[in-house]
Amino acid sequence: MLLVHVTGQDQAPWAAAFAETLAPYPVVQHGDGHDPAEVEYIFAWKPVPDAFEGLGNLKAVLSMGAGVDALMQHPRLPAAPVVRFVADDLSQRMSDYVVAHVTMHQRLFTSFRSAQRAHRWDQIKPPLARDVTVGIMGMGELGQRAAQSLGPLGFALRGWSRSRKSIDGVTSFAEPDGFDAFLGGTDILVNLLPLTPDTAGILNRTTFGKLRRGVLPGGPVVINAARGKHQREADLVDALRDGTLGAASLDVFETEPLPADSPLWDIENCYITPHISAVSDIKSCVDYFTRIIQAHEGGGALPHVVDRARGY
Ligand SMILES: O=CC(=O)O
Repeated sequence: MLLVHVTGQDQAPWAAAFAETLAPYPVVQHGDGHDPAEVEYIFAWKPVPDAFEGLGNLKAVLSMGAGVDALMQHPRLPAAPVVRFVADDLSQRMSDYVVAHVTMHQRLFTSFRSAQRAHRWDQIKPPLARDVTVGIMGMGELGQRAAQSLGPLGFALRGWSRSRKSIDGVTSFAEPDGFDAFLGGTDILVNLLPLTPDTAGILNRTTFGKLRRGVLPGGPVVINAARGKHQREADLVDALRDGTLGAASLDVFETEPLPADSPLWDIENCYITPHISAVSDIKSCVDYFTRIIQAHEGGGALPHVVDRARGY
């Protein structure tokens, strides 16, 4: 039996989609009165505190999101393997977001927009893409896909990750020693890291102060499409106001929805989207986990299992 447990959005369409693709395998929903001992798989997004109650025969926890931090932080997460969502359309969506924001900043969108508002004909010259270095933090599925999309556009690329990666066209830095060197040559910093105790708060004033200055006339840029807890928003506000950062594109926030009284809303060089850079598509996600459940029931191994020690 598959138990569907989705919070923050309507759970029923997910259960209906799984019921169709998995039939005759039974699919139930959180809160519908099923016997928890019959549950073999739970498909979860932001689980409530009692989400795993009584699930003594669990074979796997299936994460609706690519980011598994909400599961990993759950105080009663069972010992069963946790499987991440990995899909081509999800990676493409994220790379679309990154490309849009990187090119917008490289072409000095903020300057031209403010000149337009003031009816000013300012012929400032945007730097060539090849003279702008994009530094990607987190070189997993999403980081590598973003690099693959940005490379053909001419950007210089560097990546920073837990272990050094060998990726064509990307200068690789590894933690912890490589961090300052990585930042020192980065004009546009893109965060696609998993959220773990090691990466929480990594987008802070000290980090911003180490980015390269001089290539983008307004100052270096930060793009965060990973998790809000990666960023210190008070530091972002200060850095955007005092010119430490030229601009920021933020899809995620310490508190979501971003509170109406957050100063970030009104900062001209801050570009806000409501956690939509790479939303899991219902069909793609249901097809992916249906294949995984069916293969596993047939004796196959689970793919993309989270390493509990690493936290992703
Ligand atoms: O934030 C969305 C995800 O983790 O997929």
